[in-house]
Amino acid sequence: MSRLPAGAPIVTAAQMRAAEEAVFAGGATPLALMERAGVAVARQVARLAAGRPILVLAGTGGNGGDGYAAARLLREAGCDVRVASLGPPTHPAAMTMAARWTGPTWPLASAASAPVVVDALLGIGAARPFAAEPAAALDRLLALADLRIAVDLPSGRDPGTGEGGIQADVTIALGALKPAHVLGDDRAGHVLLADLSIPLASDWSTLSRPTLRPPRREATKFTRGKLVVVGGAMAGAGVLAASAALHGGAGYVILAEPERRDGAPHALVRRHVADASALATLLADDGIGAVLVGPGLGRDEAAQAQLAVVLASPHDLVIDGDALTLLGREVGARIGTDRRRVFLTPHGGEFSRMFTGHGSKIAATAGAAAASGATVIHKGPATVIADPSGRVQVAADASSWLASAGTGDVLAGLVAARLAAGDEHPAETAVWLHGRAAARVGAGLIADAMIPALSPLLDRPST
Ligand SMILES: NC(=O)C1=CN([C@@H]2O[C@H](COP(=O)(O)OP(=O)(O)OC[C@H]3O[C@@H](n4cnc5c(N)ncnc54)[C@H](O)[C@@H]3O)[C@@H](O)[C@H]2O)[C@H](O)CC1
Ligand SMILES: [K+]
Repeated sequence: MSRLPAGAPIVTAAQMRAAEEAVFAGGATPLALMERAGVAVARQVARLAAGRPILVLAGTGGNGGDGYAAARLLREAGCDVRVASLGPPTHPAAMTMAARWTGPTWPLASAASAPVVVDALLGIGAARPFAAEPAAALDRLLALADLRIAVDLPSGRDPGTGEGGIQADVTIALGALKPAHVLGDDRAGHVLLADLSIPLASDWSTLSRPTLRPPRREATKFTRGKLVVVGGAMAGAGVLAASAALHGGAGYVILAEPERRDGAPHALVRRHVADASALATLLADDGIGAVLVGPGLGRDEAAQAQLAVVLASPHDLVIDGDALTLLGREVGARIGTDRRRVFLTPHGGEFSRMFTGHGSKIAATAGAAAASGATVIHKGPATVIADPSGRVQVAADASSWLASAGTGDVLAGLVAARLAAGDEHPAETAVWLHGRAAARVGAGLIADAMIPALSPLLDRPST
C-alpha cells in the first residue's frame, strides 16, 4: 500500500454522496463537479502515462462520466487517447460528458488494449459483479496494459470493505478516501487522493503524525511513566514489550516475572512475582502509570489468576495477546472502563474471540470500542484504532515485514509506555512509532531490531 496522506478523512459511499449533495445545494452542478473530477484524473494520467497511448474504459454511471471528461482533457492536451465503452451512459452528467467526447470510441468487447489503461467503469456505485462478457473483455484489456489506473476505485471493489475489484497499479481516490482505499488487499495499488474541494466531516481518518515532545525539564524517571509489564511463561515476549516501552519513552519499566531471570536490557527493573498475591502487592503502588498484561502470559490457571489481579487493580491498562483470549466475550464486563482507560490490541483472531463484528473492519472496530468502552487497536495490514467516542484512525501503509513474531509485543509495549507517560493519544502515537520503526529496519525485519530504531524517532519525529 502506498504512503497515504496523514490525517485524511475516510468516508463511506453514503457520506460521500451526502457531501456531494451539500455541494449541489450550494449551487455547484453535477456536471461542474464531474469536470473537476475529470481535470484531476487527466492531470494524474498525463503525468503517469508520460506520452504512452491511453485507453479509457468508460462505464455507464458517474465513474464513466469522469472517464469521458478525462479522455477529452487528455486529448486536448495532445495525448493519444481512445475510449472503450461499456454502453451508453445513463447518468445525466455522464451523458453530457460522453457527448463532449469526440475522439475514437470502441465497444469494450472489440477494443484493442493500450500501454496505459484507465479504469472508469465503476466507482462507488458498483452494484453487482460484472457479467461474463464485459468481465472477459476487461481481463483481456488489463492483461495487455503496462499501467492500470483506476478512477476512484478499482472497478468492482466494494467501497465499504475493500473486497474484490480489478487489480490496479494506481488508484485516484476522488474527493476523499473511502474504506476500500485503506482496507483489504493491495488491488488498489498506489493510492493518490484528488482534492475536489468537497467539504467533508468524518470521525474516520488516516493516522495523523503525532506530536512528540522531549521530557519536561523537571521530569523524573517516575513522572515520565512508571509501567509494570506482567510477564509470563514465554519470557521473550515480556522482554520485547518492556524493552520497546523503555525505548518508546517510558521512564521506569518493571517486568514482573514468574521466575527469577536476568539479562539485558539492564535498565529494566526485574521483579520476581511468584504468584498472584505477589503481583497484587507489586501493583499496590499509586505511582504506577499503567500496566501491560498479555504478551507471553499463557492461558493456564496461573495466567487467569494474574489477569484477575491486574483487572482488580485501579491502574490504566493495556491488554494484549493471551489476556485477550482469556477475556473472550466477557471483555466489556470485566475490564472496568468506568474507572480507567483501557487499550486492547487484538489481531484478527483475538478480535473475533472477543467481538461479533459487523460490516467493514473499520465499522466492526468502532462497534467494539463503543461496546467495550476501551480503545481498540485492531492490528493487521491496516491497523484500525477506534476509541469509545467513535473516533477512528487507520494506519494502512505499514511494512508487510511486520507480519513477524514479536512485533505485536513491541506494539503493546509502546502503547503502554505512551499511556504511562501521559500521552494524550497513546494508541495513535504507538502505532505511528511502530510503523516508522519497521520502515527504518526494512526488509527481513525481526521484532528485536525494531527496538533500537524507536529512540531516534522520539528525537526526530519528522523522519
Ligand atoms: N466523489 C466525487 O466527488 C465525485 C464522484 N463522481 C464519480 O461518480 C461515481 C459514482 O457514480 P454512480 O453513477 O453513482 O456510480 P458508478 O459510476 O460507480 O456506477 C453506477 C453505474 O454502473 C452500473 N453498474 C453497477 N454495477 C454494474 C456492473 N456490475 N456491471 C455493469 N454496470 C454496473 C449502474 O447501473 C450505474 O449505471 C464516483 O465513484 C466517482 O467516480 C462524480 O464524477 C462527481 C464527483
Ligand atoms: K473505476
